[in-house]
Amino acid sequence: MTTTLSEAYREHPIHLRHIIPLDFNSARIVPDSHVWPKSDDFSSDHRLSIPVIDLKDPNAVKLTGHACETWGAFQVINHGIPLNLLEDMESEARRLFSLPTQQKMKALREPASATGYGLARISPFFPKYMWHEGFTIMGSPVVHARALWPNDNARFCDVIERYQKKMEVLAEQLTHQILNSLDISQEDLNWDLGSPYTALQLNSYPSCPDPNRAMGLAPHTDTSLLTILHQSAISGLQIFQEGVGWVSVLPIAGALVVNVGDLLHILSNARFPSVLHRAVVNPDGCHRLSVAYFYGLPTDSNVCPLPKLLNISGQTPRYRSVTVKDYVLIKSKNFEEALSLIRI
Ligand SMILES: C=C1C[C@]23C[C@H]1CC[C@H]2[C@@]12CCC[C@@](C)(C(=O)O1)[C@H]2[C@@H]3C(=O)O
Ligand SMILES: O=C(O)CCC(=O)C(=O)O
Ligand SMILES: [Fe+2]
Repeated sequence: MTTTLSEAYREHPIHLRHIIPLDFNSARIVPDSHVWPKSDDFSSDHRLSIPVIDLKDPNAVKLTGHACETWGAFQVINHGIPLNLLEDMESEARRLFSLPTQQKMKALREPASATGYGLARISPFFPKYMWHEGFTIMGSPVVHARALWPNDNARFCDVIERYQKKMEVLAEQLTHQILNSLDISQEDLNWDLGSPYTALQLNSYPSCPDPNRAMGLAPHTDTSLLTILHQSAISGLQIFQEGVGWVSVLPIAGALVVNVGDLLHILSNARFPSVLHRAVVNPDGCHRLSVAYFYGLPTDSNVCPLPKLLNISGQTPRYRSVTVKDYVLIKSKNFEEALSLIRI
């Protein structure tokens, strides 16, 4: 019996008050429940930026390895995802979030479910709510799409399915490329990437009446091997660099952002850091969208620092072995403590 990713998430239900987003369309002020402390301002150092890697560059393997090691994130161009598919995805996401609130509520995520419309899963770990609404898809989008558009869901489903297929190919290519940079080949792995776990998250950061006091998506690391993000032309993503602070990832037309997640952090014995990131709301009141594709190992596989890597580097393992499913549960319950809870 294999466990699906949605089943892995079912074991830790979330209270409805952490699922139902505010009705952003009618919000004229930022209610107290959504006001974040002023201590930290949302500007960032604009002199620094994450590397941009051309996947057709003959040095791409080395460059990706280096980017993962130093930044835990990079942007890719020449990635093979057709530009019109990225545009179609963005316009479908826009169409979804523009639906009236009562329509979106028909696809509301259930407390013990991982998919559908709602706030980010990490909401319960923060004292304030985020200026954000999301839509999570695992596998087929059909059931939720029918609830949203009883007679007109074919276009949405078609775009999602094409996007999932293309992203899976790219994610697999990037994973091999990143592991190759460590001299790890497919034969050195004891898992089968033929059945990875994947999830798609559409994010919406509505226009905000007081952007300096609201938070789009609070700081977090992703529970994935890697995440591929398509952001609209509106900036908002920031990554945290030790000793530097928050660095904005400015949108480049047609480029995709790739970031290291917790699973790659564990496999690489922390050589590739799972990067802390957040999304701020647009200071000019623009509505921002993003689409994140999470790619991970099969849910029942074991994840631990790669033995061959430990041999080559002479390091001792920093993390104990866990199944992906167990790690998902540890993260759902403990959020930012998750990695330290499996540290040796
Ligand atoms: C496969 C995933 C990855 C999830 C959970 C599940 C579906 C939704 C993803 C996100 C998307 C928004 C940020 C995040 C932190 C969240 O709250 O939900 C992500 C989380 C994770 O990376 O842990
Ligand atoms: O919207 C963004 O730029 C970030 C989204 C994100 O971090 C996520 O979905 O995990
Ligand atoms: Fe993220």
